[in-house]
Amino acid sequence: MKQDNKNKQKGGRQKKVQLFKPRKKKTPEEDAAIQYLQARYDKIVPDEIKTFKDLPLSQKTLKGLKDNNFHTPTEIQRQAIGFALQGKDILGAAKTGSGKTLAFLIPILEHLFCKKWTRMDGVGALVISPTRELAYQIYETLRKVGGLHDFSAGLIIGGQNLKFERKRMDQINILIGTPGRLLQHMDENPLFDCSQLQILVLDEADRCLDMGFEATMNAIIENLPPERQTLLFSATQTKSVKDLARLSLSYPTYVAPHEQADTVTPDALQQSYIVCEIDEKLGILWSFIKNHLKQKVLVFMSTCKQVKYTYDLFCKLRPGVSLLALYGTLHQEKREKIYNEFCRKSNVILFATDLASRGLDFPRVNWVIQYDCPEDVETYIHRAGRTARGVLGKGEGLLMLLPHEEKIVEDLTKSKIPINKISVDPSKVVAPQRKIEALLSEHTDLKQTAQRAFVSYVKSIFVMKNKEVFDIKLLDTDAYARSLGLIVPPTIRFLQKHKYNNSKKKDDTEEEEQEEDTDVIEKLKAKTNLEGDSEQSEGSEEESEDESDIKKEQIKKKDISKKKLMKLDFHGNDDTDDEDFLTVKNKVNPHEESEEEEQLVPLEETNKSKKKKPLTKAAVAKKILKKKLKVNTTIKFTEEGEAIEDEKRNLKSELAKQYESENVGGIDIEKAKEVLREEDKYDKQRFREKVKAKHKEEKRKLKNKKKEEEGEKDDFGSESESDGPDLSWLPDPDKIYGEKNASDDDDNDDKESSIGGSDRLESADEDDDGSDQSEEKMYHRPSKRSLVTSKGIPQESVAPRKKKKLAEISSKLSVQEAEALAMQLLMNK
Ligand SMILES: Nc1ncnc2c1ncn2[C@@H]1O[C@H](COP(=O)(O)OP(=O)(O)OP(=O)(O)O)[C@@H](O)[C@H]1O
Repeated sequence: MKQDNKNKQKGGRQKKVQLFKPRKKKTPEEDAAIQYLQARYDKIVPDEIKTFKDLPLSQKTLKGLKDNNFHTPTEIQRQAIGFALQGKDILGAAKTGSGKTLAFLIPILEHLFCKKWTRMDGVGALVISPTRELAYQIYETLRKVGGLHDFSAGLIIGGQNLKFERKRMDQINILIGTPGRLLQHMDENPLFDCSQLQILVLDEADRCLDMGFEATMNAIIENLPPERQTLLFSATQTKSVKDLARLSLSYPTYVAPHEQADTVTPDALQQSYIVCEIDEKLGILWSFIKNHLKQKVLVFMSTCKQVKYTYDLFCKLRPGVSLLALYGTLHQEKREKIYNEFCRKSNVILFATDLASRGLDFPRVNWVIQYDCPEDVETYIHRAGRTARGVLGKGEGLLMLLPHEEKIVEDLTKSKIPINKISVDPSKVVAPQRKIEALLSEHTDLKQTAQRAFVSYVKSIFVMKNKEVFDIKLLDTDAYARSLGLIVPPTIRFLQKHKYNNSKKKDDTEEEEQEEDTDVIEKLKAKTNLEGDSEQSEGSEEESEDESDIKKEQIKKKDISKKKLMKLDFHGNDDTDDEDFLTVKNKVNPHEESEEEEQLVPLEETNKSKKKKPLTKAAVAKKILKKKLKVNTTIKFTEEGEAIEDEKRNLKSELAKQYESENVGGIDIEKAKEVLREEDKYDKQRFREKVKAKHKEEKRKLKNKKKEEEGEKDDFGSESESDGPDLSWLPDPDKIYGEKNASDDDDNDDKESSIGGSDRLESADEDDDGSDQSEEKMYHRPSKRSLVTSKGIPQESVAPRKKKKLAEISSKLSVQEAEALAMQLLMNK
């Protein structure tokens, strides 16, 4: 429509544009129906509603519901839909799997229907979800239930074709998306117009409004018209006045049908927990899977890297059931494929991060295993809620806790979560420890994945806010590493630094130490966000949220840090972030080499330094040049700490030396090429010398061997059996080049020729003229033809057929070729 407007504006006939505005196509019957429905809105009594038909809903919506087997509204639907139809803002809280999606989709459809919304009216409703998968799921439900309406719906999530989305933006009536992508369209897409927006919905509202999305959400809200209806839904609803004020909600209707219930989790969800040592966890999980091969299981872990490792490892261990892994660093297409596969299959294990913990409605999940302790009660509720969903859903939840993490159970029970302690039957636990270690030694990439998983888990514990439950000091990292199959635990640099700082400040008061803790957490968090940014290669937003998941919600502390982090979260590609990144690095103690630690500088400090002087990449480069630091150089040291000179780096040519001394910075490509060509000559020569020396050494070894066989004493006697492979079966070089009487070794040589099976070896027997050859002579050998003809070998001793062949071969072979052939035979053997 906008495009049309533009064209017509060009012609200077703006008034006509107004005339051409498409007419509402509703018939008089429809008008009457709308009026009838609207008249009933104020008379809705939730308790009297038994089926959807009891609600004043359009025929299209009712048919859509019926076609999808939705007949009876759930409690939240019964209570919320009425208020929503009346146009009230809603703060909806209901248990997981209780049907909140329809509680906001039905009012959207009805509202637009009654407003006679058409495609040309633009975006009438906007639904925001914190993850792509959830947005996709809402979109699918809308398509099913609202399929009979004439509205168009659009899904805007990261990882999809931005151009494609961009072009269709002006035709969308109901828009469902993730915060980052929505903002991207708002900022960049001229076709995106929300000025007519009627309804804004935040699904998983508390997550959308938490600090991880704060900046993005504020920016989105700023772009929306203030006169609109706002609906917020979540199983763990926000009651923060600040959050509500941000959305301009002063008196929303609070709808919480389960508030008085005995439990906050679904009744059909059976929940239990076990306490085990950290090195037992993997074995228990493995055994659990082996004992539940005919079930659908969802396993939650703290970090992407843990998920990746466990998945890779278990795939190699072959448990006998389908395995899947879902985490944010995966490519969007893969994410979609895995999501759909898990929905479809019934005997399958899915390892996932908290990316899958909210809102996702996987059908018929039997078990939810929380392999790592959830960071808080809310996370527990959402994770556990992936099972026992809907009206008839049933399921079980198992929480795995380390002894010191058991404290979280108190919080859970206080929050009305019925959970029982159970124990594991040790006879049923089979830990494939040896196999894991063997696999890791066989597959270097798997070992590296294990190392990453180890570090990421330790980090995730370290950044947790609730120090009573997540105490890094109580974590047996060595045992954890061993359980992952790592015999040597990887270095945890950030912890080492933390310990070092603590020991330096041992006189400080406990309070100060606590502050130190907080600082490091902030630094780590900053790093986490920076990592998250780098993961946004698909040009999207919330995946950094999905992925730095555990960390972002926890630390809601200093305002400065907060604002900073927001920026890093969502505008990874803008200049400001780049600057932040570099500034952080710049503040590092010059003695610290680790990039990881470089980013762990307090953000407050970063701010100060940033104010002083913005640091650009060019400035860093200048600084390096000024210090005359040689970049990209490696210095190796002996055990005594002396530098080992790398002869490859020694410049030989005069030109190179001159270039080096003149070089003041920058690269003169042409000159550098010339220098390289010069240096190349020396390199080639060095290579030739090396090859020569190698051959010499091999020949010496052969000779020594021969001497040993003959019982002669070798004065130098340095060759032991372990020095090389058994070469005894090879032809004696002395014989080949003439040393002794051929007859001495006749038997032996016959045997050699039969193993080697070559005429050349036979001819070597015949070469033997009994003359004593010095080692030096060995390196300058006459051709085989001349050996046969001129060294006094009686011609009669050579059979005529062989003689001919011998003449042929010896004329063709050089000494090196003969050796090469011998080596090849050795290798074949
Ligand atoms: N009225 C209904 N009748 C039957 N099934 C329903 C009804 N409403 C929703 N469901 C089903 O219940 C399941 C859970 O619904 P939904 O995903 O909307 O829950 P939710 O409350 O949003 O959960 P979460 O808090 O985890 O996001 C879905 O499979 C949905 O199809």
